[in-house]
Amino acid sequence: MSMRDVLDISAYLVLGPENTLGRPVADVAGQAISVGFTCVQVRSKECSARELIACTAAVADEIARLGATDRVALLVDDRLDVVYAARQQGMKVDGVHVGQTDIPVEACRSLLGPDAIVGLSARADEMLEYVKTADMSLVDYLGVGPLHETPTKRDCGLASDGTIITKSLDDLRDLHIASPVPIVVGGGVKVADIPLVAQTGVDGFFVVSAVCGAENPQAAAAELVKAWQSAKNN
Ligand SMILES: Cc1ncc(COP(=O)(O)OP(=O)(O)O)c(N)n1
Ligand SMILES: Cc1ncsc1CCOP(=O)(O)O
Ligand SMILES: [Mg+2]
Repeated sequence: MSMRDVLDISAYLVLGPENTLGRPVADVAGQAISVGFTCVQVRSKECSARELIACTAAVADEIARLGATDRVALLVDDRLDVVYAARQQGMKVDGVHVGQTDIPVEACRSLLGPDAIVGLSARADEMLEYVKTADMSLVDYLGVGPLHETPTKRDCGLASDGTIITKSLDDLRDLHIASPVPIVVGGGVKVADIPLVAQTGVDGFFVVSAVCGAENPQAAAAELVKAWQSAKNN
């Protein structure tokens, strides 16, 4: 069975060295996984390819150390080349997350093979139309946002007139109904958002700052997971 078959995007951590306040990326990822995070994406707009490979290796080792290799998916943002190189070096890296201006999902699937996880985000203002019309057969999930404007990704939801289009809870409900693939929601997500986001029917939340910017990442991650699980169990 591949990670594609058991993919769980309910509690999804996105992080790189620029997010962790000087703390090792693998330590922060490990703290989140140890309290129930189900998916990790290494994302850096600053690292070189070699640095990103090393960072991904450290996270893969941490996932293995926690005995979570078979249940926690490890992805890399944007860098299909990094996933390929990491795999060539023997690392278990499960896939890649790309956006509309990144390398196409066809190339990701073709290079990484049928067992890889390929995540995709679409432009905020076109998302509903996109999920209704695009061929989603190569994609495992959609990353949707922002729920709130976020300094972590200033262009998220940026419209041509310079305003930021955020996703309402109704938008999320509509997307959940229309989408043929699971949806994970991010962008400024905090623990207080979790109950209402969970109630829209979407499959998960993703965060950078709510965990990486916390004084105690493990406690913050635990609170997020607990909020998600109790909302879904009610
Ligand atoms: C889970 C998840 N969803 C959305 C994104 C955003 O990806 P993208 O639009 O390619 O933007 P960058 O992250 O590359 O700035 C994501 N990374 N992860
Ligand atoms: C990577 C990404 N994609 C859409 S918003 C975002 C960043 C979310 O970061 P934060 O949780 O700190 O708002
Ligand atoms: Mg991208």
